[in-house]
Amino acid sequence: MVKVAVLGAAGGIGQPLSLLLKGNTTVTELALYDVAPIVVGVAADLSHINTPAKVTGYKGDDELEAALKGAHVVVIPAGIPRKPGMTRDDLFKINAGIVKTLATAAAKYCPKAFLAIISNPVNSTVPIAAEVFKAAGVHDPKRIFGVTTLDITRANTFVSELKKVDTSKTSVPVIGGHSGVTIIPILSASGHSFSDSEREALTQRIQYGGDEVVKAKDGAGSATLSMAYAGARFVESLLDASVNKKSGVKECTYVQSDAVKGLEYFSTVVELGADGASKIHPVPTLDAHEQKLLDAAIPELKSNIQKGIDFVKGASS
Ligand SMILES: NC(=O)C1=CN([C@@H]2O[C@H](COP(=O)(O)OP(=O)(O)OC[C@H]3O[C@@H](n4cnc5c(N)ncnc54)[C@H](O)[C@@H]3O)[C@@H](O)[C@H]2O)C=CC1
Ligand SMILES: O=C([O-])CC(=O)C(=O)O
Repeated sequence: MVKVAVLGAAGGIGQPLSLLLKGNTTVTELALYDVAPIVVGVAADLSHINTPAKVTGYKGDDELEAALKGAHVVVIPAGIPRKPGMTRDDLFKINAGIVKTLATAAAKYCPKAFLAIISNPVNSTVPIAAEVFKAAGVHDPKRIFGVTTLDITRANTFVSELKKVDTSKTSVPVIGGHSGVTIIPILSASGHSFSDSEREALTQRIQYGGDEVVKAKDGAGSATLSMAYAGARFVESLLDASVNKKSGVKECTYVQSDAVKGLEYFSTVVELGADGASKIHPVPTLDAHEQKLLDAAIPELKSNIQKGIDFVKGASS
């Protein structure tokens, strides 16, 4: 049985993500959970699609245990999205508590599941989940992931557009975290060369791709469809590595890492295996521009990480 639970499944990301996961033939059970009762209808709707996954809907706290029991992967897009003028960190006040609650339940009901955290601010929500798992005595750092795949999706799209090449042949690693200056595109590893102004513009667009969508949606939310695509790809990679035993499956993802001294969490290329993160690659060779980006990201990431840890340890709220 390969059960995937989506927590926040009735939302802007949750619905299209669940649709894409229903199309993943490795999944045998898709458990959709939300505090919004419409999740039951979303599950009924998706259950009519003739793919193998059996879809079940769970609403409210009382049904969270059933949603999580036996899950192999738990994807978490629960939480509020940004409006124009907000940073991802502005979401902390509400989303930190949501992620803490959901992680507490996951630690209790499916401690061995892979956790794929989408809820922002990812730089802080991943440390929150990890601290919850530590407190419950079930922490395995190889199994907790911050989903940064959308940054890579965007980088590949923007570089392919600029260089007029096939998107499927473009691969740009994006390391660091998932907000503004902490998003570090490694354009030097893309196989293309860029003028200074191209590099500046691309870096800015990749770092603030989320803001581009927030602005365009004008108060009605942030990226949902591209995030659903990116989230489905990340889950597919997790399942390919852990269930289908494919080798060489790699994703950039935000995990507990030794890649950068003084930062407990960081995203680099991570190889995925049967038990989760099997190998965390070091920070790749950086050019001078990328080194500056990394230098600028470190203090911000450090403070975002500490904020998440303190939230669980009771030093702040
Ligand atoms: N990691 C990434 O790259 C990205 C992350 N995001 C983040 O994903 C999150 C969700 O975004 P949207 O789907 O657009 O928001 P949304 O508001 O459309 O959906 C959120 C869903 O979460 C549910 N929810 C709230 N509290 C819950 C709880 N305790 N348990 C279960 N469900 C709960 C809501 O009922 C709602 O259905 C936001 O925090 C957003 O910033 C968005 C885009 C990209
Ligand atoms: O920008 C936001 O708030 C949502 C997000 O994380 C993204 O689109 O990368």
